[in-house]
Amino acid sequence: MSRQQHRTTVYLSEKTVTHSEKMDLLVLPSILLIISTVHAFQYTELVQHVNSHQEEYVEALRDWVAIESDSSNVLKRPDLHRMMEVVAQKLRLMGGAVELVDIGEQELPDGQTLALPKVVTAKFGSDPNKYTVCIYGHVDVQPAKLEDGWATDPYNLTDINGNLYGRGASDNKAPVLAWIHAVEAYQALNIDLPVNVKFVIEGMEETGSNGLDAMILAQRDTFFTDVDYIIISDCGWLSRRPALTYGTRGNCYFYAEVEGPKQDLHSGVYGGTVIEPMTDLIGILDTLISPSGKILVPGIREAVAPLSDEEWKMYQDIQFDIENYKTKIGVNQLMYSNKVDLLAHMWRYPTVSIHGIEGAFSDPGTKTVIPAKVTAKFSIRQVPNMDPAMVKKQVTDYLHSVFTKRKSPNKLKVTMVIGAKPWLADTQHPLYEAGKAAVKRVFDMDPDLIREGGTIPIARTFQDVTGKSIIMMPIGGFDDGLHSQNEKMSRYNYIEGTKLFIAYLNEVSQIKKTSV
Ligand SMILES: CC(C)C[C@H](N)C(=O)NCC(=O)O
Repeated sequence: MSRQQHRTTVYLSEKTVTHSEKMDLLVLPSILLIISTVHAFQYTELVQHVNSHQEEYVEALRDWVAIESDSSNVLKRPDLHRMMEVVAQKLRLMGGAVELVDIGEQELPDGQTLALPKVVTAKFGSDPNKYTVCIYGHVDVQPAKLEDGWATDPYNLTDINGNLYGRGASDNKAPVLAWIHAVEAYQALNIDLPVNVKFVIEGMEETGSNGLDAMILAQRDTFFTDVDYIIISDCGWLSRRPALTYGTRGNCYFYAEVEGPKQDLHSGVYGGTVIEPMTDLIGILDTLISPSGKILVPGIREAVAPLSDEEWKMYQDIQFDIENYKTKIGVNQLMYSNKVDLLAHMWRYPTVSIHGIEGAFSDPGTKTVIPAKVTAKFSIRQVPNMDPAMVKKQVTDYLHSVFTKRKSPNKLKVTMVIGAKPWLADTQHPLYEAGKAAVKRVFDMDPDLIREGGTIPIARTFQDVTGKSIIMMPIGGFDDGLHSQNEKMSRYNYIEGTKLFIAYLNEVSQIKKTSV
């Protein structure tokens, strides 16, 4: 019950007591009926509003997806700046107190600098008697090209059978819009927001949230001072069942550069005489992880907190269809064959992924070249109790020692470009109880309590700097294809997700004050 609704309840009770000397147990059920009708009426109105505006919501997503806000491509930086302006303007038009916060510059590997996209902050309401929630999201995206194997233009939102395909549709443009539309629905119906709402929307999440840590630290005692809770909706469900997320893995992202001759060479003319940078690079990459998934960098596995019996039991109880998972990603064998091992290695243990090699020949055709300089990109997902600073040293020392044994004349340079810590929440916190109630109201089922194998770099900073509790409330589907070809957001998740956020704001307003 929201504060507003709570006032209604008191009013109804007082009125009944005042006007009826003989109130007895027979009257109570009708009072309760009236009260529940008041709730149902408001929620129903909000839901009707969402249902009748869903085409507009899809159009808004289409406009946002059309902006190629790829934060990893420096050539797309103007699009990213425009994206942040569009977000700010949307929130301004809704009457929010909006700021575009300058977070400085980014230093590029070649030493040049580039302006970071501004962070949009906004504020709706400042009633000291209400909780204040801060909703975090991002509107930058991963790279996408039609030639990567997309069935449709990644920047032209395409509705096929109720799925909205487009880069960034699920990660994270639709969830950000769903939050905005949730606030807009309350406004449109002149229903008081049950909590004050703040937004922090950034444009560098996909590349490690550069500049955002410093901004949060700088605004800890200003923008964040009255924030009670932080809500993040930048992840997905595990199955068709809605979920609440209580943990994310961190990520340490590395470049390993091997440099040899001063320029690329003809492999027929020079092959056999030159110690090739690519051979060195592949050789050292192959020492990072064994074929059975064992990380070979000394010290990494030793740092991982052991899986407790309680966690094991939680994973055991989660419904997870292994065959369905295999079908979804198109493989017939996984690294592990039982559910608990799979979930634990998805969420709870570190892993090494090798993403690509810059400078290597990768076009179609058969170019016979010896690349002069190649840079591998790989990352290691972080879990409690790993420490990115320690991982940086462990990986750098290890790769140099392996490289030294090769006795190669080439030069190796190892750099860590992202060092994001893992995040973990207390599922007993009332934020999660409120989340369960909202899911129950909208989907009429209990949510899965899950962790996330991916990384939301800023989650841990929010927790450490502001000291506030965080909940992750995903609305993405389990098969949305984040970072992949044909990323999508289903209409169902987008629209029902908007209702979930509407319901959640209401549930949060009812958390007992002592629970903050
Ligand atoms: C599923 C992730 C938590 C989604 C997030 N937006 C993301 O992609 N983060 C970067 C990463 O590499 O995990």
